[in-house]
Amino acid sequence: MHPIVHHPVVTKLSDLFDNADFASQLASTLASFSPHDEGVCLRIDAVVCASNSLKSNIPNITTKNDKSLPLGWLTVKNNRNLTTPSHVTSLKSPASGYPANSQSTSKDGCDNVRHKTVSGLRPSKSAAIAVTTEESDSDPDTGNRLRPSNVRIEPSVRQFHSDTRFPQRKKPTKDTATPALQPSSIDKFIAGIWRQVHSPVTLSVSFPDRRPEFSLGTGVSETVFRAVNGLCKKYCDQSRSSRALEIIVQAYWVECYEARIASIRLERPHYTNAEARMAALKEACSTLTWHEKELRNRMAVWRGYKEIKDSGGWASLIFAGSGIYRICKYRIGFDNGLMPRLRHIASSLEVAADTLHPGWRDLLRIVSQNGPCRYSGHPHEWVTVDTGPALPLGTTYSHLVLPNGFNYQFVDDCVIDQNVFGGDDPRRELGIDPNICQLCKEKQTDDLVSNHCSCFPALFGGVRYPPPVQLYNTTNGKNNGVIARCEFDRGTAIAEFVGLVTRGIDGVDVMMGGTPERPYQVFQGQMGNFTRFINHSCRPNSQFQKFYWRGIERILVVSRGVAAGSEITVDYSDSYWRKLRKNCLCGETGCRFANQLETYPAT
Ligand SMILES: C[S@@+](CC[C@H](N)C(=O)[O-])C[C@H]1O[C@@H](n2cnc3c(N)ncnc32)[C@H](O)[C@@H]1O
Repeated sequence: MHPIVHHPVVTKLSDLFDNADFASQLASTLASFSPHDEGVCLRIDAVVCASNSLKSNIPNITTKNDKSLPLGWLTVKNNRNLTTPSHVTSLKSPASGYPANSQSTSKDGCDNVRHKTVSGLRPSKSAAIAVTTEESDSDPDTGNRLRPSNVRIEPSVRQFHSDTRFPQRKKPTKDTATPALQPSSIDKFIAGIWRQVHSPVTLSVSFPDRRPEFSLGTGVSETVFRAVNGLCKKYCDQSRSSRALEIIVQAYWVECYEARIASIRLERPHYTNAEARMAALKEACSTLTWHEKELRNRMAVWRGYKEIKDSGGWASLIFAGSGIYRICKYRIGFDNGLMPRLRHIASSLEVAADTLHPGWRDLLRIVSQNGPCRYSGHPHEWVTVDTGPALPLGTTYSHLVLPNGFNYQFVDDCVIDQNVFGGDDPRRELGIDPNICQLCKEKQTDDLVSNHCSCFPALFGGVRYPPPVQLYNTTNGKNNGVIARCEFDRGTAIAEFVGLVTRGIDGVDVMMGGTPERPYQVFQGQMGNFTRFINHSCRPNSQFQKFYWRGIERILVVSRGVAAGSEITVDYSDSYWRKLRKNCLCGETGCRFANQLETYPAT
């Protein structure tokens, strides 16, 4: 087949005019020529005609000026290389432009055409298939020009090209046939990585002086693994602290930004508010080295941080965790009660933060907002109140006439009354194997690694956290109660009933334990834990339950399904209420002791 048939220009032309038959028609026309015939050339002309003649598809087009405009030509040299004229202006001169044998085409008007100054096809405004450029293109293999310099055919297939024109944004069309595919989360994630890599962020690290010797190849000893775990914890803590600092600064930035706008308006009174905002934004961008759009995007999230801080206090911001970014980015719940709820828990949150994380306010030094710790001591030495700051526990019993005031010592484990039991623990059950759980029959040990009993891991044989509960003022005549700050799933332990393990106490609240042969009491009059403040309900969400841990009887408060934010309640039992001269205030429809005083009037 003649090489012209495969010339890129031929391919482009057939693509350009969507004429797949062009190459085959050309091939059959060229069949009579020898492939190595140097005299063969393909001349490409253009004819101007009326558009209606095209629409009507009339084969013999009548034009106003039926002259063809020569565009260029292709020929074969040395049986190998395809060539085009070096420049379209060569078409002006028959001697320098067309090959000798093309002169023979003069009878169809070519002679005249050659004398015209034509620089190529004019770009069609409607189809925009060809555009004028400053540069000329060449065959990448041969270096020969493929077409006149100031005409560039829009690439149809794999072509590298650059454009010096400012890219116009595509106007959205309503009748787009196929909807555009949105980038996937993975695409966005990867694009995010690329953006980060190309951002002006400054990363720096400082390593600890002594690092564990990593030896994956030779095996990891317990010591090395412990060291790696320590390293992991250390840097988790550090990155959480850094993240908290970042959020603090960003929330504070919003306050400074607003204050700066006010200052700019004072400095430049002729500025409108919008101009002052713009000026402050530019000042920020110049230091942050961010584009204005980037800062605006971030600012939207930072405003969310500030709003959360304004409602829930700095503690709500610092202990919010990484989910806060998403909450603020999409303003989840901002118009749906988030802020009132944060306002509601603000002081309770501060109690927990101050008592469980006494150093948390140090982080606020970064923006000079650190104040003194408001709530010190044990977390349950404070009674939280819906309407204001928490109260010291003792003050909530001022209505009782107590000679020495209200004194309660918080302890984590039962204290054995040695005056009664000497060195014995009356809770020890002698007839059972202390190493086997009576419930699950698995091995029980205080060593987390070798313990297999997972009946109540929050209390025994697992990692222990401070229970997410607080004392609160019930405001309905029960005085204090215990509120769950997080959900407790049904069957999970909330706490052990802890107090003085003794015997022979009468007339006050005690928990009975042991057996009829070996009884004991747990008395919470002077010491114990928060279970001392759990109120009764005739429809309780928790219950007392006995459990043996390592052969010792424990009395647990186990959840029947406690929702976050609800009061933890147990059933004190009929025998308890028979001795209490008070009406039950649980408010349940089936309350058994609501009219107790009328039934058993005080004697
Ligand atoms: C172990 S204390 C519970 C904590 C107590 N509310 C407080 O402020 O110290 C038990 C006492 O709380 C009160 N109480 C508990 N549940 C109650 C209820 N459902 N109705 C009325 N009083 C209740 C009773 O006075 C009861 O004797």
